[in-house]
Amino acid sequence: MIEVENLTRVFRTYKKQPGFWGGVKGLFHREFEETRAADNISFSIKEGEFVGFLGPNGAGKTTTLKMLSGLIYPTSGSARVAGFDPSKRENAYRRLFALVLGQKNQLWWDLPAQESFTLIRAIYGLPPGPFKETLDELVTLLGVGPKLNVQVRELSLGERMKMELIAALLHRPRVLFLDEPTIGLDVISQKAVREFLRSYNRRHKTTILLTSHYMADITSLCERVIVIDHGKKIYDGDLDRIAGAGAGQRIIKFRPRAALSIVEGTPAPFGPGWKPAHGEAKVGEDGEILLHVPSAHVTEVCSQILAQGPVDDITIQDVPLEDIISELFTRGVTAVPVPSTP
Ligand SMILES: Nc1ncnc2c1ncn2[C@@H]1O[C@H](COP(=O)(O)OP(=O)(O)OP(=O)(O)O)[C@@H](O)[C@H]1O
Repeated sequence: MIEVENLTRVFRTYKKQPGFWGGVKGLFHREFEETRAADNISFSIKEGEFVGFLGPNGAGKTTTLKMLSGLIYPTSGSARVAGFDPSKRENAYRRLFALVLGQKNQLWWDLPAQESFTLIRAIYGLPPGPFKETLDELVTLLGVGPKLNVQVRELSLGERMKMELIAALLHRPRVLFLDEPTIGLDVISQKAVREFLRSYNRRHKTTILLTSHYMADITSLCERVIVIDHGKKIYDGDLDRIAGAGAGQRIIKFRPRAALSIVEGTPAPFGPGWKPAHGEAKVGEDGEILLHVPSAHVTEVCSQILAQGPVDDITIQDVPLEDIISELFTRGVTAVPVPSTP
């Protein structure tokens, strides 16, 4: 459904010197800076797949989604979505996909969502019967019936995002590009949007490419992830393999009783210089101690802690996916045993 080959986008921006004279100088001698927002990215996505698109801020995710939507042209390389070249912006292609930008409002701010939907029906020339059927289905799935006639400006962020999703799906796109659709939402709205996306993808076999900084979105929706950093693809494959990279480690968290901690100046047994028998120790917020310990030594380290001093609480956890992925970004793919696949 989506074929991307060596897709590259270079932005050339004017570097203004500071101050008034900097501005005047710029009139005669302009300096430009180049950013390779997408750098030779290649991947292919099958019909009906739900793929997570991950990367730190500025990695090039939105730029890639914009190229796939035909909003910006690639500098080089090519993309085909359902056989269309997005950069040609053909009407048939516009009917086939939808782009939802969580940070941008696409609905008419001063109108109730219901009226925006009617306008969208006219823009796409949707027949009244199927339009009503689709709208009813989406409104029921997202539970926003009572809010359809409220001005968009008066909706909560979560309600607005649900309306944005409805607006994007009214013409039944076969491909959906979602750029942080849950940004800023509370946990309940995030969950509602996630559940909706999961059931919509299953029901309609829509191909979805999703970017999100919330790992819960990715873990609950995507089996496959594409990870990019500085415009380059660094991983493309099963999410489980990335999660599995943390399987050799566990996190032990404990809180020394009262003021005993390894914070500078506090007394033993967990004072400065205290070391676990295996792994590394860090002081977390509010004096909690966090240990990254190889899985094979968890019991030994727990026994050491309990033998050495009174603790109020002790828990053993898996390494969060966020930590494994940020390790991928900061130390490179080779530091984490997750080989990049072509
Ligand atoms: N129109 C533009 N002109 C110049 N530079 C741009 C433009 N759009 C994006 N960039 C630059 O391209 C790089 C990638 O930006 P992009 O928005 O694609 O990142 P992102 O992965 O979506 O980040 P985030 O997670 O913060 O949304 C950034 O360095 C950004 O400053």
